[in-house]
Amino acid sequence: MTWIQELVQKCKGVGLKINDFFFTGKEKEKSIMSPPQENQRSPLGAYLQPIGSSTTQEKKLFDSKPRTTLHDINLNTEGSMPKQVGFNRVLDGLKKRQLQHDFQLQKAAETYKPVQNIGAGAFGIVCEAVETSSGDKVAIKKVAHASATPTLARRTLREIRVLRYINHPNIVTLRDIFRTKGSLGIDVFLVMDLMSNNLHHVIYGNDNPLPEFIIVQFLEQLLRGLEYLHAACIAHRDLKPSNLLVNEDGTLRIADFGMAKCADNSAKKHDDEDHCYYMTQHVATLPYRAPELLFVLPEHSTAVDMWAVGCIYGEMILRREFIPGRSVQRQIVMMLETLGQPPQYVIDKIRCDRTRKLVQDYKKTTNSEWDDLFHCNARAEEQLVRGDCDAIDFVKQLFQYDAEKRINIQNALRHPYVERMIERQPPQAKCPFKVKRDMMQVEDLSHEALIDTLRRDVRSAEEPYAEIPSGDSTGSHSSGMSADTSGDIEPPIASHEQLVEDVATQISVCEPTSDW
Ligand SMILES: Nc1ncnc2c1ncn2[C@@H]1O[C@H](COP(=O)(O)OP(=O)(O)OP(=O)(O)O)[C@@H](O)[C@H]1O
Repeated sequence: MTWIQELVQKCKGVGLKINDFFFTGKEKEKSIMSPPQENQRSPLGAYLQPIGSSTTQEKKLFDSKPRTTLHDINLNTEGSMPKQVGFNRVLDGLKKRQLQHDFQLQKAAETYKPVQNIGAGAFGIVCEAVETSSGDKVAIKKVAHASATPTLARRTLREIRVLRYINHPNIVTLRDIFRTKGSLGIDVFLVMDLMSNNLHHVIYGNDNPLPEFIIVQFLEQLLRGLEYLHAACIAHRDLKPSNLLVNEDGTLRIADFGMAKCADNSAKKHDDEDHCYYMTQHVATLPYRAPELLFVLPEHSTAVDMWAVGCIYGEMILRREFIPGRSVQRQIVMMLETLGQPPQYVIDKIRCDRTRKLVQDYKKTTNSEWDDLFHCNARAEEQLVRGDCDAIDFVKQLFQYDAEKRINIQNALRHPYVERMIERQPPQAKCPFKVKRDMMQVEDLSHEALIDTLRRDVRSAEEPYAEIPSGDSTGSHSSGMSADTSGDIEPPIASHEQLVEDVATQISVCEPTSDW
């Protein structure tokens, strides 16, 4: 009998369904009405269950701890996606009108029919759509005003250039790209395979914490996706649960590559202090931000992703953010409270006097052990890290203050904890070199060059869709890439100064720098 059959039998015996791990009926209803808000931080502990809240039924189920694949499971991940629930006709009508307004696809409308809005981030809005020729459900991410500022243009190009040649089971699949003429320059649309939810909603969609075998499966897929990217020196730099998309069968795919960067150490270093300050302050959402970014240290690389892996792993276990700061200063303080002071040589490298003083003067009041840091009341006796030397060593190595000492992806996959929990896999195919080359080109382009490149890389949807030639100037395979042979010269784009103000509000949503 396979583990899944065993588990299903156990579930039947205690009157639970496998989907109960993810959404109880009441919670599901609740989450449809008001999906968990990524940006709304509850007070610490608000996510925790009272001690002993696990029922005997659940305990029995957790006892089984199967450790094979997730792929036979039908995860109920639909519950918390924002949906048109039909309780209010007027609201439905408004939603439809908003969808039509947001997704004016011009000639591409013959190919894709938008169905409903399903997500929004600081830079993009995402809708579910149907590809008319195949009937496939797809997700379309619209990056509005993609050419308006260098930041937006670079973000969009990074995302396109990482994803266009990549084909990996744990990285979101880009099917097509096109652009339209928007009110502020170019709007870019990325067509991806539709996923049913993201990890944030899966973690918070149920009152119960995720069982260990599910956590391990998600961790494995995250590490595999990163192994592929890091081997090409590509750092994601914005890993967080809402950027990890999840399907009912338990597949996890890394998404949102707007901050991704080729972190090749041989690549040109930006020594300019202002540049460093700017870059480090705009990378990674606060609770997942590595110390080298918080301390504005001169270099950062793929190690920032490994720190985020630790934070995500902790969040899956604890059902709350591991270090939930809401401002840069608070994040530093909470990090010190959680993990203690960094070694003196790390403190000495901090160039900002105010930050160095804050870190230097910090006096730890409590002495938390790793066991305590990963203690989740709602798990009762089922603590995942407590007493497990391998697990403790694994998290310890992910949370190394010194980025150079932090465990890298190869060693993480070879770590005794991971080896024990995850089946060894044959080496995976390499990320094509051209991805790395394309990424590096984007970093040094001026605003004008970024706009030109966007026009060259992404075809216009103002021409009949089928007649646009495939292949970009560098011989791309993707149908969305095109040399701009259509000759359509767009009207001059508004000046940078004019546009910065318009997009500033949008950008500031995820760049909380003013407080520090
Ligand atoms: N392929 C997809 N299938 C299903 N949902 C998706 C897909 N891509 C994105 N989403 C949803 O849309 C949300 C926003 O997408 P995304 O994170 O790419 O936008 P963003 O503006 O770049 O976000 P951020 O604020 O993190 O920078 C995601 O959290 C996810 O819930």
